[in-house]
Amino acid sequence: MTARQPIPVTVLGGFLGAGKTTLLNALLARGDRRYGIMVNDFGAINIDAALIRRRDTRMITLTNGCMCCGPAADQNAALTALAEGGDDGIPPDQIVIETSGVADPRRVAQLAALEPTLLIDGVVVLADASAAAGLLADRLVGDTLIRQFARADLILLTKTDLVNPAGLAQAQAAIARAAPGVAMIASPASAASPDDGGFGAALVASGGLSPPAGTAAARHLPDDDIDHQADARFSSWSWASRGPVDRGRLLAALTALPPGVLRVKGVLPVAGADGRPAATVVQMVGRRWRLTPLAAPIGDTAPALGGPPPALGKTGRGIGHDGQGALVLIAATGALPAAPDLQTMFDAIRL
Ligand SMILES: Nc1nc2c(ncn2[C@@H]2O[C@H](COP(=O)(O)OP(=O)(O)OP(=O)(O)O)[C@@H](O)[C@H]2O)c(=O)[nH]1
Repeated sequence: MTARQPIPVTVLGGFLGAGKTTLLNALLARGDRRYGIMVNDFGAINIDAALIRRRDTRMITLTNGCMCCGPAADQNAALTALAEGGDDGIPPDQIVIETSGVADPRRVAQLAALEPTLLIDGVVVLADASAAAGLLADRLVGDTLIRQFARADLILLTKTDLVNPAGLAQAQAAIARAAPGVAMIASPASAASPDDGGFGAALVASGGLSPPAGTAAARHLPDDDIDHQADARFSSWSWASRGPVDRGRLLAALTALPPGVLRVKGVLPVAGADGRPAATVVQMVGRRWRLTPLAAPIGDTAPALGGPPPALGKTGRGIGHDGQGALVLIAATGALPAAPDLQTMFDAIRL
């Protein structure tokens, strides 16, 4: 019997809302490899599990807290299970770990590297070109971004469609100062499309997910550079809709949130003018929000609606099914409004 080859593992990091799930969906849409996916959301409900448009792809979710602050054993047991393959016992060609936006992706890679069945391919950190310079300079969150960038093998600039050339240059300069010597590539603005994953597809096609050879092994930074505090530095609040919500009231609530709320995401049954609820993805990164219909898993034609709704759990299963909806807010600790106030605010958007 020949020993199995170790499975390559790519760690996909980047601050809250940088575009990790969008890129992952673009990767899955190519359908050329058998991926094993691990996702870690910071909030108590794993919204990403509902947003990753997978089919025939094995996915494991780790919820409630940041992977890099949690026990190595939990993470590695889940990764080992992924590497062993699903019910058919066929191992994936590649594992991609989407870390939470507040995690230190290098730490996640270092833990995974302890497993002999895994081979760390690289730590790819996404940077939102429209927000990176401001976030790097932010008193509360700057350190988190600096650590993510400085410990990356490759930095991919996303959302280049949202900036002009001067804005792009400013973002690149700020990131280069934070992460001297780390390779950085920007997606072509013309290919950036959050809807069809065009941006991600362009990056993937240009080989952008493969860090320059040798960099992964070279970047073993000292342990005291590890962020063990991400869980303490950020706070989240989650809300279950338990029924449809009104679109106008939802938008009013989102825009009334204080600027300290860095990220809102979820899937809610949103009723528009005709009063009929439709499963809707709610995205807010900084002040920029989007509401889009919940897409079917890649390769499926039927919408991800209908059928008996599975229980809404921490894993994100069931979100988007009839009447089941959830929203997660994330802010630097201290910047999140009080939970009772948020509860009142969002309870008022129910139909
Ligand atoms: N304009 C534009 N929007 C993008 C691009 N990439 C992602 N987005 C949007 O940015 C928002 C956040 O994208 P996600 O892929 O969910 O970001 P994420 O990094 O997975 O978010 P977290 O897991 O919460 O940290 C969504 O509304 C996306 O549609 C891009 O290249 N251009």
